[in-house]
Amino acid sequence: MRLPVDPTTTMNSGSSNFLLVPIQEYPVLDCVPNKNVKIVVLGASNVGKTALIVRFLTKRFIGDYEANTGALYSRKINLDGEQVSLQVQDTPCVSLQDDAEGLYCQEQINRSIYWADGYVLVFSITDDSSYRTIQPLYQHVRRIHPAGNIPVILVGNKSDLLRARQVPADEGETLAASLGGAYFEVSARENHEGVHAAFLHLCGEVSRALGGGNGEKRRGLHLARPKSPNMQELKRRFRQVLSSKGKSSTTPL
Ligand SMILES: Nc1nc2c(ncn2[C@@H]2O[C@H](COP(=O)(O)OP(=O)(O)OP(=O)(O)O)[C@@H](O)[C@H]2O)c(=O)[nH]1
Repeated sequence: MRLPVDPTTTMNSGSSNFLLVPIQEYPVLDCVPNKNVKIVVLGASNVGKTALIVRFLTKRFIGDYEANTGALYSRKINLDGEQVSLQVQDTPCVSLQDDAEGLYCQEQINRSIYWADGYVLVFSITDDSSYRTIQPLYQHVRRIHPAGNIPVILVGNKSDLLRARQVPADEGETLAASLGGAYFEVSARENHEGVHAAFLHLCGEVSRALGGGNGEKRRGLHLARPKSPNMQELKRRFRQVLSSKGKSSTTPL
């Protein structure tokens, strides 16, 4: 979905500007580098990824969304009394392979996963198959970030459609706990507060994991580099991820 955006507050203003090139380490915003929180929203088709982002950033729900190819939104938010630059990456959907063992995940999504510091994994409580996508999706994130803490939340969207529920709330909670994150059951359609609380929780987790701004920005939470960034290692890993995720636009994993 394309959100009407203010070009002065966004890096990219259209879905055509998805991460076609490696994203710069720091955005064009006049932010403090150590206060840059980057999160990506991932999930199956039609679960409400775009609706959630729109709700969070604008407080609005717009019923009709184009199938998105991914857009990056930047905002300043207040986190624990401090101004933080937030970037939110919307993504195209992922889907399970026929054998349900692997995941169809476009290369551009892999880039987003590599780029991000925090992860919103979304399913719809009315769609069991979207729920079954979450575990392989998390494992996929893990393959790209094989070690260390991964700030993540699990969001069960469309809680307004209780009669169509296919995924019990306790299953969502159990899964979230197994991933090491919090579970939020929300309705992008009906409620801003729940969505806001979920995103803010993740932003807080990311901010804390990055060191709260009192030290060097730790790009890649899994990388042990206490003093200075090892750019060679980062580049090597980035190239590794790109080459191992195939050369076509849709890559079975
Ligand atoms: N009832 C209800 N419908 C919702 C909710 N959130 C999103 N929708 C609807 O679900 C549909 C899909 O929403 P999107 O935000 O486009 O979902 P998406 O995950 O970005 O979809 P893809 O572009 O396929 O990846 C739209 O028709 C939305 O209006 C919700 O909380 N409740």
